[in-house]
Amino acid sequence: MPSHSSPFHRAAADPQADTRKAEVIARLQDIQAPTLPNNLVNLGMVRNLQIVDDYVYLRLYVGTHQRHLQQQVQQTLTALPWCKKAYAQLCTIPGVRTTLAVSSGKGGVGKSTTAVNLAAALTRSGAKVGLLDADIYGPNVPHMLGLGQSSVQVVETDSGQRFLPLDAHGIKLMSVGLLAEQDHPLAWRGPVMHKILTQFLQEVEWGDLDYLLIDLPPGTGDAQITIMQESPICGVIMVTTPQQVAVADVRRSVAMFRQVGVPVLGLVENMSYLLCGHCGNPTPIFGSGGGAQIARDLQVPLWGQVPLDPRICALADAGVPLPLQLPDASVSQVFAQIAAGLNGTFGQAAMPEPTLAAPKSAPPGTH
Ligand SMILES: Nc1ncnc2c1ncn2[C@@H]1O[C@H](COP(=O)(O)OP(=O)(O)OP(=O)(O)O)[C@@H](O)[C@H]1O
Repeated sequence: MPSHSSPFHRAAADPQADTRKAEVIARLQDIQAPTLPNNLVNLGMVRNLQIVDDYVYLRLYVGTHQRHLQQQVQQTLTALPWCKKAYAQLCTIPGVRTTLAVSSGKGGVGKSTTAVNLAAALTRSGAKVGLLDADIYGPNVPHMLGLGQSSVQVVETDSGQRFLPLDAHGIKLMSVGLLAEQDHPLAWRGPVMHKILTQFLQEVEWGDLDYLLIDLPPGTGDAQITIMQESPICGVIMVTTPQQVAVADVRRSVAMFRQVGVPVLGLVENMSYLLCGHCGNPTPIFGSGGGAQIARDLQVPLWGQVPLDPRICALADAGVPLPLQLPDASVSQVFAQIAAGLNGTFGQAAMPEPTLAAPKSAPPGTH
């Protein structure tokens, strides 16, 4: 893990600096995030904290409706007896209230499927949703939403040129795949990849969104760290399969997120079981217990168990998310429950009453 990934930059051993840093963190822990049941530090909103002489510098990653926190943070820290001035650099995606990442320890477990189905379930619940497909290794979300052949438009705005997201079934979409030629591998080198991902995070004209879901590449590489560091992600949703061998990969990913200071909000176990067409009993094709074990070990709530359903593949090929086409299917019910839990936690304004009960382990905002 590169040293720059730490949320709280570590200088050489200096007892006074360490004491001051602890004081700053303690003050910030007293500031509660509006709409979320936790403080700014635990929610990963404070990063790159540095204390130079009697000055405090930090980055504040917030939703667009939380901009007032900048002043609150600066005032709180400037009140420390030794602090001459505190500078909180505001990092936000214009128009976006809540940014969440969807991640997995390894490829092929259904991360993009989860991102697309959750985006659809949130849209059905009345939320305005954007989906950023940042999976540079396999950007297949446009195809899953029926936009495989589309091209990205650039518009002139007051703040310069911006990418215009596409619209699919009411979900706003931007994907690294839309920049690539068909059948052409995305073999971007480090600096180019960093620039493209940063552009995608900062230069898309999303408009007003309740949620921006970011479909991360699988694993724990440079791309993931770039996205986590450059965006106001307030939590990660981890996707896994029930296989015990997936546990180690998930553990590594969760450790990375915690190291960059972003909380893992919950776990979705995908391909949990197949409902027998004859007797209706669940059959655990890919083993069982993996999700529950990771949830226990890492103290992350298990939000849902998504069954294997061949209609997921068929509808992904047809470009329609299952919750929009078949809202009563059990897969759709799982995503509707997760969406209801997220709406309850993130307190979206003007949200209609959820039609389904909240999941047993509702997203707590943080662990
Ligand atoms: N619950 C499910 N039932 C049936 N098929 C599924 C289910 N979840 C995912 N799939 C299928 O499994 C394949 C892999 O899913 P997906 O592309 O979402 O995985 P991924 O983790 O995003 O992969 P990668 O990291 O390689 O992009 C797809 O063909 C998808 O349609």
